[in-house]
Amino acid sequence: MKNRISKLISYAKPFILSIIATIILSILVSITNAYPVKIMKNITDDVLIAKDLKKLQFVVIGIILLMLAKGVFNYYRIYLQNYISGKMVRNMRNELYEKVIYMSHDFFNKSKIGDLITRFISDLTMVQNVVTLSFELVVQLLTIIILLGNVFLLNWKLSIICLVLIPASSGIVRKYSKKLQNTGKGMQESFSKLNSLLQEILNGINIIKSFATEVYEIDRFREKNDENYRLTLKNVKVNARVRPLVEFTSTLGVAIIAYYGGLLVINGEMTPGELMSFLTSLGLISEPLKSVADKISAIQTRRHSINRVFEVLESNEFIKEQKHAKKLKKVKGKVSIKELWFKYNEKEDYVLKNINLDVNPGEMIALVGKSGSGKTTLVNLLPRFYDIKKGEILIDDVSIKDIKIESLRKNIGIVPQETFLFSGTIYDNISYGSIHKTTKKDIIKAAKMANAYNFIMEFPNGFDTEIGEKGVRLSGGQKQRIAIARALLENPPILILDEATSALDTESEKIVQDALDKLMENRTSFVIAHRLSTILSADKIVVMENGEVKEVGKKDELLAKNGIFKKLYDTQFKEVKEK
Ligand SMILES: Nc1ncnc2c1ncn2[C@@H]1O[C@H](COP(=O)(O)OP(=O)(O)OP(=O)(O)O)[C@@H](O)[C@H]1O
Repeated sequence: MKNRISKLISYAKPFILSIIATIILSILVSITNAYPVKIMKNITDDVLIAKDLKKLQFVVIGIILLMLAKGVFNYYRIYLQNYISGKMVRNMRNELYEKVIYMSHDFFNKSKIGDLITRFISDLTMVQNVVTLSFELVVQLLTIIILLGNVFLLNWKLSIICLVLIPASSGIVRKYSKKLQNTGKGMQESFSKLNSLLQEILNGINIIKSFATEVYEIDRFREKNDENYRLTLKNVKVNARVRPLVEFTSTLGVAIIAYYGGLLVINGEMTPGELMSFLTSLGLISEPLKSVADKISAIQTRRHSINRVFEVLESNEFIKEQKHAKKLKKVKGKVSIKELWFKYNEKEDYVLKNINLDVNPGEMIALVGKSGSGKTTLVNLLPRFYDIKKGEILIDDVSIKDIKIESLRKNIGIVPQETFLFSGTIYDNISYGSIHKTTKKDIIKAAKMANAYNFIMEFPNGFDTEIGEKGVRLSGGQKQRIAIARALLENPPILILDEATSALDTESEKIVQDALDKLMENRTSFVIAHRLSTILSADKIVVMENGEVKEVGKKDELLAKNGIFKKLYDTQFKEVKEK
């Protein structure tokens, strides 16, 4: 944790001048906070007891001016401390975003989206609070130091008594701050769980409705919401105990001092003004003392958020790029897979076992096999979404590990099973992979080739139609055609089509398949296929089973073998063929 606090402090380095200015202003505010006690002695001894009207006027004007100055100092101090904390957190949020966007698929498989969003929004806001609270703590501590200095100057014997009482109350604070840290952690985690559950439920709302599991989901939500309520209340309870305890100890202290101080005045060892000043100092000290307790407990509650933010900032789950990695130039599209082994987790079995495959430029490869046989895993290794454990993949005889990741991925186009479209216009979405490199003419041409032009032009705003949450909703087939236009525009020499038509009805499938055929022309294509016609026209059919390539060849060769493909063909594709 200490390490993380020092890391948090390192984010403050760029604002060192503002920090110095804030500390100077904090000292000035603390002096103005404590100054009334100095005046108190004069008012009592030199004004009230001496009955001096002139001095009274002078003192009153002085107090007014002091309060004015305090207001000005405080304004700039509060502004500056929020400027620093705001900028620090803005920088951290940007860094977090840059980190997350480059994270590997492994990281996203393990993370929950809701939990990640909580780290971005609520945890970082908590971190900002910690910074602001720390500045506030400085003012309060400085005020305490100045007031303590004053009491020592007035009477050291009385001051020693204070020194016994102050650690007593801070001991209580320390005891509770540990407790607060734990309850704060529990509260933050339960918020995060609630957030994740909400995300999951809202994303899966269609499934919930189709299975009519609303009641089950309501129960699940209530359980988590109750837990959140309990933990929040627990935190409030611990928090609420700190304040009265500190208040009680400080009031008890003042009573003891007042009695002993009264004796000193009666014995002539102190003037009444000095005692008044002493007691006022103590009265004023109790407020910053309570405030320090509050601020420390607030910081403790938020410490867990610092951890959660740094957990992501410190994680290194990237696909590592070699120092000597090069950009690909004019790719022909030859792909060679050599003795490739892969598993997702160290402890589990290999998902792909000793895969060997040679693909010539422009060839179309159809990957077939039962669900879970490893087709998607294999194609995901081409753009290095995951790293190969043993063996290698070469593009135009260069190992993909020696290619710059951006260059590798720009040369591989992907049309997934279901396309994700970003909010924005149709133009924006088609040009997504080639922003700044395309003209409207190119976009229209790509849309025409992707059989998307006609449906786009049916919208009143054509290519400027907004899609996504605030705009029109596209059908599955329309989305796929946008994805195909996107891929056409990117013009990659290698293509991956992961069952790109599987979620579509027959009518839509035909139009999309036609667009896909145009897209595949002159490109090396890996097609995870369930459609008979796709498979029939493939240059090579690769039959996978339990992570192994069992058969490779053209349709007729494989049928003649009378092996796995023949069985698949007879069962899985027979029905389609008959249709
Ligand atoms: N992210 C992951 N983490 C761990 N295991 C995974 C992951 N993704 C897939 N697997 C496992 O790897 C194996 C191969 O899965 P893969 O998705 O590649 O098969 P597939 O042939 O594409 O299946 P389908 O046709 O159903 O999409 C399966 O046993 C699956 O459970």
